Parts: sequence; C-alpha cells; structure tokens
Amino acid sequence: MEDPDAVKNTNKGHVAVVTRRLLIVEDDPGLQSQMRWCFSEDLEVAVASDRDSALAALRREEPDVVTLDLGLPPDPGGATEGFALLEDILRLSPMTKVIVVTGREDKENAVKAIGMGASDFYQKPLDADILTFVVNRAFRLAELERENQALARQGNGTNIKGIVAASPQMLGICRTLEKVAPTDVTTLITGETGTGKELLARALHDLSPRAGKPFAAINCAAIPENLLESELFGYEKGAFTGATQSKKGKIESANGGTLFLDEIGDMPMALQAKLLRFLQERMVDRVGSVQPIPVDVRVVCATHRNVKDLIDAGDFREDLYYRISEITLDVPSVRERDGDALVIAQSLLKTLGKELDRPNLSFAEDAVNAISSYSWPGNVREMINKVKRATIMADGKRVTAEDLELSCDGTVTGNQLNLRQVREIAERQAIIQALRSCNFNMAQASRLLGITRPTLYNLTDKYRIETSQTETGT
Ligand SMILES: Nc1ncnc2c1ncn2[C@@H]1O[C@H](COP(=O)(O)OP(=O)(O)OP(=O)(O)O)[C@@H](O)[C@H]1O
Repeated sequence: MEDPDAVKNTNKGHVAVVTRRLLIVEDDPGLQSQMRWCFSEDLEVAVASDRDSALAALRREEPDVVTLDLGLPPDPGGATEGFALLEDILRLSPMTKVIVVTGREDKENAVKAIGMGASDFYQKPLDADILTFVVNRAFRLAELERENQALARQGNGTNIKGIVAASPQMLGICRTLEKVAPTDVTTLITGETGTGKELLARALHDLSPRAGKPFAAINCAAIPENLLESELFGYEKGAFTGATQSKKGKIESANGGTLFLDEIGDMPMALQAKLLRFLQERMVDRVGSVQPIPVDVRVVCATHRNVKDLIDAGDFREDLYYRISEITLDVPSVRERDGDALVIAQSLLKTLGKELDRPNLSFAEDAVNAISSYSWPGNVREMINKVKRATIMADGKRVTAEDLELSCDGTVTGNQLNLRQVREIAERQAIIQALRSCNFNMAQASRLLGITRPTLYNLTDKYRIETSQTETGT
C-alpha cells in the first residue's frame, strides 16, 4: 500500500527516460508542494514528512538523492530527528546523496551534517534555481560514483588477485582455476606469449593449501642445457668442476609448495626423461648423488608452444605430456577475449598512472577504438609497454591513439616487429572491414576482397576472426 506521506509524483510524459529519483523530506506542506513543483518535470519525486515515512520511501523508491529538512517532528524546532534520519539513511543506503536543508542562520548544523556524511547543504528560504542546481549536482555525483563502481567491477570480474578480466572466455578460465587450485593435480597452462600464464600459475599456488610455502619458478628456455639439470635437480659437492659445495635445485627448494616449469616445451629430451622419473617417483636425484631425496611439490607447467606438434616432431615425450597435463588451461589471446583489451588497458592506465605520478588520465575516443581493434600479438605484456609509453607521452589528461603508437583503426604506427607482422595486421584489418561492410556475408566479402570463399575461410581461421555479426573478433 502507498504511504500517504510519501507520494510518488511521476511525470508520465518522461516515464520512459526518467530514472532519477528524488526523495523530499519536509514537514511543511507548503514547502513540500513548492519543492515538488521545482522538480516534477525532470524527476521521479517522492515526498515524506517524518522519519518513518521517509525510511519507508527510501526502501521503496531507492532514491539517488534525498533533500532532508533537519527540523522534523517531534522536534520541528531542533535538529535531533533530522540527524537521526540522516544517520539511518547513510547506514541503510550509503550511496544515496543527502542534501540537508537548514534554516537561514543554521551554519553549525549544516557543517555537522556534512561531517556526518551528507553530501551538501541548502539554506532556506527556498530559491528554485539554487535548489535545482544543488540537487542536479548531487545526481551527477551519484551517477559518477555508480559509473566508477561499474568500471571497477568490470575492471576485475575475477576474484583472482592481479588478473583483470571481463570476457566470458577468461572468466571461464578463472572459474576452472579456482576449482583446480585446491587440488594437487599437475596442470599445464598453454597460450601465446604474454597472455598471463605465469600469473595464472601463481594464482594456482596462492589459492591452494600450499600458499604459505615456496613458489619456485624456472624458465626451461632461458637456461643453457648443460646448466638446466643442476638448476632443477641440484648437485653434490664434487659432482663437476666448480661444484665446491652441495646445492639444492629448484625442485627441492619448492618443497611443500609449487614448482613452476615455464616453457616446458623447450626442455631438452634428456632432461625430459629425468623429469618424468621425478614426477612418477617424487624423488630428486641431485647431480653426482646416489641418494634420492623425497620432495613434495605440486607441479605447474606452461608453454607457448603447441605440445602436440612437438610430440609429432619427436621433440617432446608423449608420456611426459600426459603426466604434466592432468588438467590443461588453454589461455586465449587478448584478441580472442571479447572486450578484455579495453578493460585491461583501463586498469593498466590506472595503475601505471599512479606509479608514474600521472593520475586521472583517461583514453580519448580514438585510443578506445584503437585498443579494441588492434590485434595485440604480444598480448598483455605488449599492452603494458604501450600503456606505459602513453602514460609518459600524453600531453593532457587524455591518452590518444598516437600516444599508444596505434592508429585509430588499430594498426601500429611505429615500432613494428617486422614486415610480416605489419602485413598480417593490415590483412586482418581489411578482412574485418570487408566482413562488416557486407554484413558478414562471406560470399560478398570474398568478392570485395578479390579472393575466393575458401581463401577467406582460411584467413578468418588463421586470424581467428569471428564470422558472425555478434562477435567480430576484433
Ligand atoms: N589478465 C591480466 N590482468 C592483468 N595483468 C595481466 C593479465 N594477464 C597478464 N598480465 C600481466 O602481463 C604480463 C605478462 O604476463 P605473464 O608473464 O604471466 O605472461 P606469460 O603468458 O607467462 O608470458 P610468457 O609466455 O612470455 O612467459 C605480466 O606483467 C602480468 O602481470
């Protein structure tokens, strides 16, 4: 049932567009109708004349802004009831902007109300222009706060520290990761360079019962073959020239925790056999030792290479592959994630802006377009470099596509890796444009591009371009 003291006044002509809701808390019927008259054109207005009806209206209408007369019954001459209501409102609905309305000389209570969390104050007598201005400002503030919250939510749709994601593809990976983390299964993370494989490996560790124990990482591609064995397995004193003392390897130093073998696809064949033995027996044979040492580690591996191809080429042991891939997380490239590029770029701009003492930067429209359409071959790592550069180079508060060294259509304007990359980026862009202009009709697009339909299918596969209208793959 409608509360008689909290009358909703909706301007029907604007119903479809008006979503701004104002609650006027005022016990004087004359002022009530004057105030309602000020706003009824643009807003949904509810009116309440005491604390109870105001709280009922707050619950029912969820107003963004409340004007609150501090002198309410049973203390119309004082401010106790008004302050009590202010406290209630801010407790029940902290995002609501409360403008306190005080008497002409009542500066003290106005200051007190602001100190308690009111967003603004307004002094009687009523002046329609000033009141409208103050109320509109409060609505704008509420809107900005809501937008900020939405952005923050978008900015990190995952509960995993450090991982910014909003795309269904990446959120799916994060959900799987959260399920896998508490177990001890050996996990293989695959994906292009810079997609966040190491970040996910750390998250697997941080979300596991091993979190308090060491996380030891080794990059199998970065260490010369002759040193990799002793780095991994350790060695005994005198095992080789220069081994003046025994030393633990990475596997032993991860005891109790997680061992992260990055670029496992680059591990030499001879070592693959020794690693397989370790995974089967969970005992480490230090170089030069005959006494195996038991080690308890969870193993996570990563590679940017296609392991099945490596197996076919005879460069990777199939039995080791099955051992390390009890679960596989296939991390999509940034260009395959719907909407992630912009969300990650926004988040990077915020963090790097703070780090480089250039807060409050935002992307100009051409930068937003460029970020969304560029193919990001180096994935998030490339994005970090570009956003860092742009943070330093931006002239004003707006970061442009040029600051990112991208053109508005997402092609690179400088620092291309090589001619092949430039050609591929241009080719991908031309295909996307042709598809869009033909409403994703493959036959028409292939004619426009002067190629056959099968060639167009091959190219859309190669560049992972979605061939439906809903997802353009850009
Ligand atoms: N989703 C993400 N949100 C925020 N930062 C990310 C994300 N993914 C990756 N990064 C950052 O990008 C950089 C590269 O990530 P990482 O080293 O994990 O990638 P990688 O796939 O292991 O790369 P490589 O194959 O080259 O070793 C890191 O600084 C990481 O923190």
